[in-house]
Amino acid sequence: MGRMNVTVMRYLEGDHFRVLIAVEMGMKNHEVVPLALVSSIAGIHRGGVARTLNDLCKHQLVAFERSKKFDGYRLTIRGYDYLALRALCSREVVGSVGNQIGIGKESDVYVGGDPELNDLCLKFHRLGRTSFRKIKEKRDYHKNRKSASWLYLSRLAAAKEFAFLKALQERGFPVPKAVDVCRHLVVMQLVIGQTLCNVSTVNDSAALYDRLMALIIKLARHGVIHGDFNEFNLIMVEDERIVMIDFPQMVSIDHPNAEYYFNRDVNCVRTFLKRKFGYESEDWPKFDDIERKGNMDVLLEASGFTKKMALDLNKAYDEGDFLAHCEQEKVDDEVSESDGEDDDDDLESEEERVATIEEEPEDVDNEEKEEIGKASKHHKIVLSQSTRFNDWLSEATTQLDDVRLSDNEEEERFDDEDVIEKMQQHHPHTAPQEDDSDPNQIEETESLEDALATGDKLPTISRKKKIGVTSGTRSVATSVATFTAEDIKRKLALEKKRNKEKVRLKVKGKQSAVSRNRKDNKNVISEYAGWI
Ligand SMILES: Nc1ncnc2c1ncn2[C@@H]1O[C@H](COP(=O)(O)OP(=O)(O)OP(=O)(O)O)[C@@H](O)[C@H]1O
Repeated sequence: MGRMNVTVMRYLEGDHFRVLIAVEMGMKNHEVVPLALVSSIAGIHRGGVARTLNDLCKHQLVAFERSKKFDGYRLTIRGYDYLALRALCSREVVGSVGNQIGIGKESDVYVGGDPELNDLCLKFHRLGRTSFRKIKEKRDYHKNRKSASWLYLSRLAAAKEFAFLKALQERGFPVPKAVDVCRHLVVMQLVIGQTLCNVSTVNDSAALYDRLMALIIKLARHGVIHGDFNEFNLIMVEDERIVMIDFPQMVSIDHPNAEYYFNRDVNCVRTFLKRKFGYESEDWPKFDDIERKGNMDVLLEASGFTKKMALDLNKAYDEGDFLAHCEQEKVDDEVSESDGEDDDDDLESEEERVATIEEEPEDVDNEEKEEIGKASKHHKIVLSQSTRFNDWLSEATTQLDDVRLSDNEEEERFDDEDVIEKMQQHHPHTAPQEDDSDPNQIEETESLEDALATGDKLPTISRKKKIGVTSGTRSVATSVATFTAEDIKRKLALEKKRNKEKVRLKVKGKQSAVSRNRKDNKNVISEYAGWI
């Protein structure tokens, strides 16, 4: 067991802690916190935050991570320890940190000292530290600003321990004196003694047995059951007196499994004394004989440690399910979502919404295109039924036959590909004025335009081929050039309008996403008041 390295702390400035707190706050609903969010929570510009985060990364107080959705920073255990220590230092509760004296499944215990150098015990809760990676695999984003599991559970464990320590101490139970709590760190009196598991001999095992059983009964009379009353959580001090140091699973005597927990505690003591000191007694307390005289369980709940908190914590302890509260929250979220509440806070669905909004212009375009396509097809059908086009065609063919006679060689070099290319270019300047007088030609122009708009080139090509082959190239050039300036203007205006709509819709989507994010961040900041 080593020593906690707190030397870096003296070199950290206000901004470092400000940014560290911003990351912590961001982690209430993000597994990794993006730079932009850290910057907005800390109220420091991005450049400054980036520099500070670099320093913090160097000292392993935060870690940079790339996840599926975000690149960002997460608070490390060390960073969280520093935050708690800094807060307690500024409250003048803690003045120094010494050696590690205990390491449990769910905590690290250090010797500490107050500013006057009196000994203290610093217990850092680490509930869920082994499993918080799993949370990341499962979910990058914590829905509806629910906490990161290990931060939340460790804080709960510390809050519970502190509340219980105080309550037990007030009722005269032999527990270390509770000094203060901050985040996941409980500061209490340092007990000088040995855990019962390390005690090899006792002067009076019967007295020890009685003392232990009396403790179990006294707890039950006050309305609580320890739930983990064993040699690892009991310290023997002077005169073979016992001090209870750990009660993570303490439950109310009204708990459905209260009798089971009570009997388990009693049996633990009996087995231990028999095994270690060879002491056995015919007499042991029975659950039904307990007469309730106090209501510590109710008072504890009233002290702020709610049933929900207790439930989350018990699930983590009993079932080893460090994600149980997240699952519950997920169910809650789904229920509230189905009720139509709080939709705006959900970033995942928000992202989907943003994506949908950004896709909208495309959708609109496709619909428009479909409509235009349908209209042009209809137009073509009408045209094909009309005799005007056929009349014009035969007339034009005759005219072209006449014109070909006077055409020069160069004009004849136009082939079908040139025609198609020209048609697709919609060159406005090639529109000759000579066609204005022919209403039939206008009809053809529209049909060509429609065909081009729908991408329906083949009929046009075959038509042109016919014209080109039989009547020469001039007429082809003429018909392509029949796009009037008005038509082109109209088309350009339409395109411009559509582009404008596209841009407007995109901006709208992004803007709404930004404002929602801002709202979210604002809520995180306002919620943070009194969180430490
Ligand atoms: N107030 C205290 N004074 C002195 N030593 C303490 C104190 N609290 C805890 N310790 C030491 O730290 C060790 C671990 O403490 P504790 O049992 O509270 O941690 P834990 O994580 O709950 O352990 P586990 O869950 O494995 O029982 C204890 O065995 C004890 O040696």
